[in-house]
Amino acid sequence: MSSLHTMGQQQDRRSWAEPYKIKVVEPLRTTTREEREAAIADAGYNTFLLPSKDVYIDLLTDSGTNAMSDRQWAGMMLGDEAYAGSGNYYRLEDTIRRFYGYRHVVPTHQGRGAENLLSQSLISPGHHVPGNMYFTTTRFHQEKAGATFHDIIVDEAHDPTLDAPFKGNVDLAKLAALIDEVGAERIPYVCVAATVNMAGGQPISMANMRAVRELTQRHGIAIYLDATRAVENALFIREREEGYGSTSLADILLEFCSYSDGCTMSGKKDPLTNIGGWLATNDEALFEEARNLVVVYEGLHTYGGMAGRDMEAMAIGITESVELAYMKSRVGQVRYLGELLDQWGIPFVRPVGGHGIFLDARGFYPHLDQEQFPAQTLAAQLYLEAGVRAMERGIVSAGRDAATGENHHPSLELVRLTIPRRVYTQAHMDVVAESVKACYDDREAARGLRMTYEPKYLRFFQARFEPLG
Ligand SMILES: Cc1ncc(COP(=O)(O)O)c(C=O)c1O
Ligand SMILES: N[C@@H](Cc1ccc(O)cc1)C(=O)O
Repeated sequence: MSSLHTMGQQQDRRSWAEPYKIKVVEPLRTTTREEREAAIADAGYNTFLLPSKDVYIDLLTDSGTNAMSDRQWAGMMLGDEAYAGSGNYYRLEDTIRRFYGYRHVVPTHQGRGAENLLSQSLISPGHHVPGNMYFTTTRFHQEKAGATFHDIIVDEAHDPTLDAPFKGNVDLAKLAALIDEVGAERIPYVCVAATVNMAGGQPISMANMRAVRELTQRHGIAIYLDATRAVENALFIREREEGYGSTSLADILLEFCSYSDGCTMSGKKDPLTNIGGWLATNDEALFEEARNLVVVYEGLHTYGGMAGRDMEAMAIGITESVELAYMKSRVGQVRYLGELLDQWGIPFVRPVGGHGIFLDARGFYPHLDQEQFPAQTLAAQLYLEAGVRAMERGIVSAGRDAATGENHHPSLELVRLTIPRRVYTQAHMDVVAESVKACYDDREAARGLRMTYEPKYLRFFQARFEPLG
């Protein structure tokens, strides 16, 4: 076999290799089992409450944990820290218009700032907001503004074992039924997330987005996109949807966004920065309201809580995020971890999504009741095992029903291993996989947890637990 041929094969096998090399490194600290036992007990068995100095490999979130490029760091030196009219704001606004296609931009400190502005501006008590599965902060703001949230995602999304290409899709029949039931005038907008975080980073197809647009347009209902990971979604469309196999991610993103009226954005994900966000809209009236409201909650409408240098880094990060080689390596790394876990039959959400592996805690601990917090237990166990930090995405995250005060009982009881962008290597993924396997081998010993402190809002962030048994 010629060496060229061999090289070609290797390129195919390694088609997602990182299109960058490492210039700066940050040391990692390992801890002893005794130190971890003390740390997780101090943290009330909640990984959100662990000091990061006690964490070895941090897969809590892909939010704000990105490594920036040398260009972004250079951009940081171009920060125009004027209170009003920063040049970096105008650059960011241009970049968002170019890549996402919306007319107006209101900057915010992060995604939930944009969710607050959107919800307060468009929702009145008695309204209904449909969404393709809930997201914690998004639903919180919708309910706080007086709306009832309705999950209109396809049923497949609730089954972790089912392998389907677009498990983030909206179920059009569910949406149509809701419109019939409550009336279009009581639905201020449909909230569409791409990808769907709580479903395991599952994508929505272009055809489905187009169909949602057609249906809602007939009833005069707007669509607001949660565009937090829409570029990751674009890669799935390119890979899985007919007709997009050679379309650039930038073109897919633009077409996808064109079927919506605007978006909320956590700039801490796709845009490859550590902080920031925005609300974008094509609606003049909403723009005027949000641009006014932003000065109450975030800051002036030309910085919205971000420093000028952060806006510059975000503008550069957006242009990097749509590069195909980068996005293939980003999702490729997540898939690599999935392949390792698969060899050992470890249960996780199928197919692998965009930003992490979601372990199925019910599959680990069939002997635990959901009220014994299987996913919270597994996240604590993984930390104890190896200092790897993950996040509960089950009954604790789902919280309580806003009307009845009863616990929601989500079908998905998951632990998310979220991969920060451009941060960890393949060897780190090997260590993570081996640590998960050790927890799986020891699964019968798990006894579950009891909640000892429950905060009123978004309880998963600060709740405390103690071991049962
Ligand atoms: C899908 C999704 N929407 C909204 C948000 C809220 O963004 P932020 O954390 O920047 O407030 C996040 C992350 O929190 C998210 O993953
Ligand atoms: N959006 C971030 C941070 C976050 C985490 C959990 C939440 O429920 C809310 C926000 C994430 O998905 O990781």
